[in-house]
Amino acid sequence: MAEPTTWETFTLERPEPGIAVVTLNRPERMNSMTNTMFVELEKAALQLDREDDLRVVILTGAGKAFCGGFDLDDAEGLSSLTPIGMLDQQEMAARALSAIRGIRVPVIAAVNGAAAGGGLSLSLAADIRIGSPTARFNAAFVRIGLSAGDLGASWHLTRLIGPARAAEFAYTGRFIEAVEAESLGLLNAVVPAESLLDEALAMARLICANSPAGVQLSKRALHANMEVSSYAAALELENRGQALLTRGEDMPEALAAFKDKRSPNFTGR
Ligand SMILES: CCCCCCCCCCCCC/C=C/C(=O)SCCNC(=O)CCNC(=O)[C@H](O)C(C)(C)COP(=O)(O)OP(=O)(O)OC[C@H]1O[C@@H](n2cnc3c(N)ncnc32)[C@H](O)[C@@H]1OP(=O)(O)O
Repeated sequence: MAEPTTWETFTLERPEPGIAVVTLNRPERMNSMTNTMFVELEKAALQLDREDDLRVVILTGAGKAFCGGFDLDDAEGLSSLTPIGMLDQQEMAARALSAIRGIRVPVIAAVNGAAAGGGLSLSLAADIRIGSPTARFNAAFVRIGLSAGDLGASWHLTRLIGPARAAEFAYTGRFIEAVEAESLGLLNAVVPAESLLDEALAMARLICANSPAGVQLSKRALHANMEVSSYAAALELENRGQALLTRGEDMPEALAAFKDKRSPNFTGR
């Protein structure tokens, strides 16, 4: 099992086999995003995606915020960039979030506080969000002259909470507090702050008990089906995934375990 590692902008811990916990670690700046954080997050996500024994990633923040979005203290420094330089900056940030979203195993965001602007986008890059009562979301972009079409926020929000609610959220820049976020589906659950990580770990353990390939191909199907244009295309993709899984070792093992009335021993092969 890989050892915990400390990066400049977050910590990466391994509380138990199959589970990695990434904790953004700039609490004094509300875990706001810097270029270093983008570069490190992308690198860590790509490394995690290659770990065969990884089953779940939990993403959370140190201190009172999940992530305050782009570090506005860094923003000034961007004004000297050319338009292409600015595009490079934006695309670098987008690559980091795309790498997190693209990790083959489920990513659970344990939203411990404010997820503002790019912090909202980061929480949306996770497959599942569990929040503390202080979890709060806002598309801060319009408040500082940017668009909510940022780091995937417009893509996720319209699919997650519906176009009209996404519009209200994006155009007003208002906060959505935890209870409302849960009612909208922005949060899967709201749990006491002191048990947020434990709840995320408990969900991670449930996922770890299942067929790794089954879970990973489920994620692939769910993600792809947010993109495919037809039911037939979705079925085609699902059929391929199932056909692959029936050729593996986990399904026969699951069937044998069911007959033997025992827990299956999944290997992911
Ligand atoms: C005009 C800028 C344009 C530049 C952007 C272009 C960049 C393109 C390349 C990269 C792509 C990134 C895309 C992402 C974009 C965004 O994220 S835009 C949105 C940026 N974020 C915000 O606007 C949110 C600002 N913060 C807040 O709304 C609140 O702080 C909070 C997060 C909701 C927390 O509130 P609260 O608990 O009340 O704490 P505060 O007292 O407000 O803050 C505590 C201290 O933390 C500092 N801080 C908070 N957020 C940031 C931040 N984003 N950057 C830097 N510092 C932040 C805050 O200043 C306080 O500091 P002190 O006063 O020193 O204690």
